[in-house]
Amino acid sequence: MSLISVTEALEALFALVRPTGEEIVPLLDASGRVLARPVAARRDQPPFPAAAMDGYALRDAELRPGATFRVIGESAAGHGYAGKVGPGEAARIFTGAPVPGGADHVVIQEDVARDGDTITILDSLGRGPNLRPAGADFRRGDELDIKRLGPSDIALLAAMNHAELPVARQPEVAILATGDELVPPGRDPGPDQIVASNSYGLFALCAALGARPRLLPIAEDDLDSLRFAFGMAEGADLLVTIGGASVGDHDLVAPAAEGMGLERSFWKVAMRPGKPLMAGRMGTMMMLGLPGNPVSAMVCGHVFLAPVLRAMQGLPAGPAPRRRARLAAPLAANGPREHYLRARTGPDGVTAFDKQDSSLLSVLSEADCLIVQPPDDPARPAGAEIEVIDL
Ligand SMILES: Nc1nc2c(c(=O)[nH]1)N[C@H]1C(S)=C(S)[C@@H](COP(=O)(O)OP(=O)(O)OC[C@H]3O[C@@H](n4cnc5c(N)ncnc54)[C@H](O)[C@@H]3O)O[C@H]1N2
Ligand code: MOO
Repeated sequence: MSLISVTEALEALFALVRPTGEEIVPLLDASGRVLARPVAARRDQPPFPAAAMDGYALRDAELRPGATFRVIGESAAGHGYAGKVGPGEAARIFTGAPVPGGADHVVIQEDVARDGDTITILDSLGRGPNLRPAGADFRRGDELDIKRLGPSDIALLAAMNHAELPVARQPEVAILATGDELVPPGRDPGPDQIVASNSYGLFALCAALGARPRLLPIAEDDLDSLRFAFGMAEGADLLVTIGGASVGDHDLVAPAAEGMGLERSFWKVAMRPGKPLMAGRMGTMMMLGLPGNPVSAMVCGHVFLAPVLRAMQGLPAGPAPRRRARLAAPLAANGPREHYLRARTGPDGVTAFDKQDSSLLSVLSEADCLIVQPPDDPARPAGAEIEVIDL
């Protein structure tokens, strides 16, 4: 079977994605979620011209050092002054308060001498006008577009007067580690056993991407155990299997899944690590079969799973964001598979780690980015521009 490119694999994956649809959640539960559709402001902000400083509201045309004004009232935040400011008049005003009609300038109180109801403008007079026009932040009807909501967006949507928001339902991801050799962390592994790791890393990745991951019990390398585990995944939007994806006698994920109705879209991608990636649909679920090597699974998580989860939540279908960077050390020529090298950023650019074996999680943990080296790329000297995916 010929290997498809990473780009082809991503396109095939996006074709398998079904968006999760929307649900309404309270504003305080919306951080980290993806807005399901554009949301419009329900009001202008500020709804009135507002003082930006504590001081006196008056007419800009009358303002000069030495000028005097009679203080006729007070405008505080939440309690505006109903009257108008006429010639020679000023209103005491505080930050956030409505600027009374007639006034178009707020003099800060440090630039004023007050004596009873009279103020005199001092020579220190600054520029002003120290007020915020109505609608300076946003107008009723202005829209916040579909995006993953962060704390700043929550503040904005609160100001727009939304107590609830339409967000994409969180994709439910069933994560299945497979292999007789695996035990969960915290147990005593037998002499031939190791501790399952990438399933936990992928759980964390899914959670960070706004999904709802669920870890299934580790499946053994036999068809019955795998079928039982697939049954437990029922109801999930996405089943992610780990391991058993290669060509060995005990790599049974594909036969087990096909026995349960997997319509396979592809198997094997021209990338390193991550070659034995497979994907398809099993009934209502999408299925992504990741290679077992810990780093291969995590790299596939960043390169494939993350874009899939974004697309499921209604974000644009596209590859993991890349940025251009400079090599701080030379990079050896690549073979025929796109290479994702663990690398670290320093003052002179990025350096790939010497050790790139796909079992080395310690190197992945030390890395802050993956250098993406195209297939058959020649050797590159230090200083050359390359592309990286930030981790
Ligand atoms: N003859 C060939 N052998 C292999 C090929 C090949 O093309 N021809 N491909 C290699 C590549 S590339 C990879 S990647 C691996 C992937 O194999 P599997 O997906 O079948 O993974 P396993 O054999 O089940 O496991 C590989 C390795 O990873 C460990 N593992 C598995 N799951 C976990 C887990 N959840 N946590 C931690 N470690 C895990 C497992 O113990 C093995 O050491 O195949 C190559 N072989
Ligand atoms: O593709 Mo494997 O993932 O090279 O280690």
